[in-house]
Amino acid sequence: MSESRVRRAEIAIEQTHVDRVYVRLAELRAQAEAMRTRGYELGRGAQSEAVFEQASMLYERDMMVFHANQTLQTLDAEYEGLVFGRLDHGSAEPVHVGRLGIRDADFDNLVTDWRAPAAAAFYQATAEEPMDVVRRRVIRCSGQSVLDIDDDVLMPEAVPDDMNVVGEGALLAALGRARGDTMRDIVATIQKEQDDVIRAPWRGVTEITGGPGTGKTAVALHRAAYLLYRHRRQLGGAGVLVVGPSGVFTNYISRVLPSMGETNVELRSLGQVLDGIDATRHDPAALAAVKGSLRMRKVLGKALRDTPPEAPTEMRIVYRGEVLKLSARELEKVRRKVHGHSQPPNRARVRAAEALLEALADRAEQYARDDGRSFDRAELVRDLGERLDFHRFLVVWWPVLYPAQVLRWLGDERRLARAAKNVLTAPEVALLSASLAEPDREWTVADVALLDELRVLLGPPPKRRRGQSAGAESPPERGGPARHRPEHYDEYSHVVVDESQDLSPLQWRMVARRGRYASWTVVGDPVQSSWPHPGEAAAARDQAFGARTPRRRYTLRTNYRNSAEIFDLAARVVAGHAEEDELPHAVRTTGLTPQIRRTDPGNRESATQLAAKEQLDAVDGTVGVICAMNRVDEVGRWLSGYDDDRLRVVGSLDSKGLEYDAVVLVEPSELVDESLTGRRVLYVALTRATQRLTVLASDDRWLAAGE
Ligand SMILES: Nc1ncnc2c1ncn2[C@@H]1O[C@H](COP(=O)(O)OP(=O)(O)OP(=O)(O)O)[C@@H](O)[C@H]1O
Repeated sequence: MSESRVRRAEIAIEQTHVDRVYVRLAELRAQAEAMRTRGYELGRGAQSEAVFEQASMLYERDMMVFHANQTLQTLDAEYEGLVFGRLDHGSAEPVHVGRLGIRDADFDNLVTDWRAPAAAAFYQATAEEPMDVVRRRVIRCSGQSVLDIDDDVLMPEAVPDDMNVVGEGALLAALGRARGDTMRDIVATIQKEQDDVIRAPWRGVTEITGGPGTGKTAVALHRAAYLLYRHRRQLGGAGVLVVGPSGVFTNYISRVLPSMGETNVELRSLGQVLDGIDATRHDPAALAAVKGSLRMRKVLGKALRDTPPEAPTEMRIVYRGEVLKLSARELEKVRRKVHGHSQPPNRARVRAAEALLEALADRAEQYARDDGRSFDRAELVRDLGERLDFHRFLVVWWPVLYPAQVLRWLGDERRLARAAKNVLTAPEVALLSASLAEPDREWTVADVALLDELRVLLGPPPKRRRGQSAGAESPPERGGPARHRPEHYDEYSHVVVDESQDLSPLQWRMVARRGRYASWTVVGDPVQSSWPHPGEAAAARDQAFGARTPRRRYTLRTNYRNSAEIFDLAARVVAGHAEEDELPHAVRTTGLTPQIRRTDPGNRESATQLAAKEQLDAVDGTVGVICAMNRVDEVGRWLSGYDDDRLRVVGSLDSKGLEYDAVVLVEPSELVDESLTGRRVLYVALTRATQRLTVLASDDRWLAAGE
């Protein structure tokens, strides 16, 4: 039989099995629908019953409806590509592997869940250690139709005469396919070195390092899905937090987890970790370096002890016909005394009232002594403590403080200089205060960690009435991501940090607060780092992990994203900033070398338009135009005439973690110049393309390796 006829025959065999699976899926769906309907009927009956029975019936109804809805949701989410693999063992029946475990009415296995131990051989078996797998088959479906199959023979000597083998390389076929807007799951083609990481034990800290395109993100997300499946009891209730570098990135990966049926996972970018804020703007590198530094903790701690800008500078209150007065200096003394107890200011309001009353009593006692009168101290404290004018003074003198408000105070350079004395340099103070001085400016990503630090240092504001938010702002300025948990929830059972090489020390502290009881999966590549002080960040990271054990580390070494031709250029540019073994090995060749075009600043716009057009014509999937952060708007305008939703304009820092079929990189030397770790940022930008890369450069500085 010819190769294509064998393939057709094998596809037909798989189609028969896939058809059975979808028939069963329809039955399970119908059962879940029926259960939901029964649940609702139970609820209706409850109205006429006695109270106790009514309550238990309503509970039962809720549980039935809840479970039925969950089942329906899972079945629907996994519908596409439900079956994707098959294992033929020496003697036993074949095992079909898929996104869900499904049994027929007799409880026989139709599909084994990819996370179940019985499916592990699908990922773990190799020719050296075949685990009794003779043939491994990847099945590619669209809807209910089998499109293609690809086989791997692991035990050639055991292949029976009637076993056919077709195709070559499901992985390479998957890698060659066009990229869309969102990351695809890799569940059908997970490689063994990746599977080892996905299935690593859940406790402690699991670190995943590896160069660009080695699948670190894909692996971390599949690990989250695996852990929730295998350890649902330990991890399911509190949930998993996944932190990524940017909103663009979290959108890009957002489809991977729901398509694996995981709803217990919360995705947040670093600009969204604090409830109520969704920051997307980046500060210039030097400013971000100051804002992320641990030194800012000291500055903030001191700033919140300073007199609030609107606080009255004198107190006058009449008591029994006598005016009791406290001067600015005396009030400051009282303030210092209250802060001396190191209580967060919002928790110290009672103490502040007491200290103020004591100071007033001292004053009254002194007057009484001068006049030779008797004086009842307790009576004064009680009387004044109940007076409205005393409380009116107190709320402005010791107001409830909100993180946003205190951070904005530091836009006043003199105030910041007081708080930063001996901690920041004068140029740093000038830079920081200028950035915080604009009253209407949006928060930047680096500000969010400062606000979160302040939230903790200030202590919680008094409880608000229902329906009001008590986020970082007063009143809240922007809506945050949809929230299903209490605000500032910090009891996640597992935290995944992606692009971890870029977290500043303060960002580590912010994320650590959300994982106080969690185990961690931490993903990163030091060579792609844009944070200039790796030692300080590493110390903050170690502090975040605390005494958690064990700590295991995996390194992924194969670059699945870039063609070898593209990665060669990237590796050349970063040489001197990376050890040889920190660079991955790119497996695919396309024969397309990256194009480097010399452009004059005068024709940059037309050159960009031309290159973008060429790339859109050349690939089926997405085209990314990457430029320096401060050029994004301009390049966006140049390309505004292109009506093609495959085209994206993205700044260097926002390109982290993303990928496109083709990339146009505009003025690479500007990427090197804009950042304190410019060459590493350039390396990130050069490793975003899967197939084609055009670089538009008006000089050669970016090519000079090892600078
Ligand atoms: N086993 C696999 N099968 C199919 N595709 C894969 C596999 N592993 C990785 N890929 C693909 O390779 C690309 C890179 O993966 P991913 O983004 O997870 O890499 P990364 O290591 O996080 O990269 P970076 O450090 O550049 O962000 C993605 O398109 C991913 O789908």
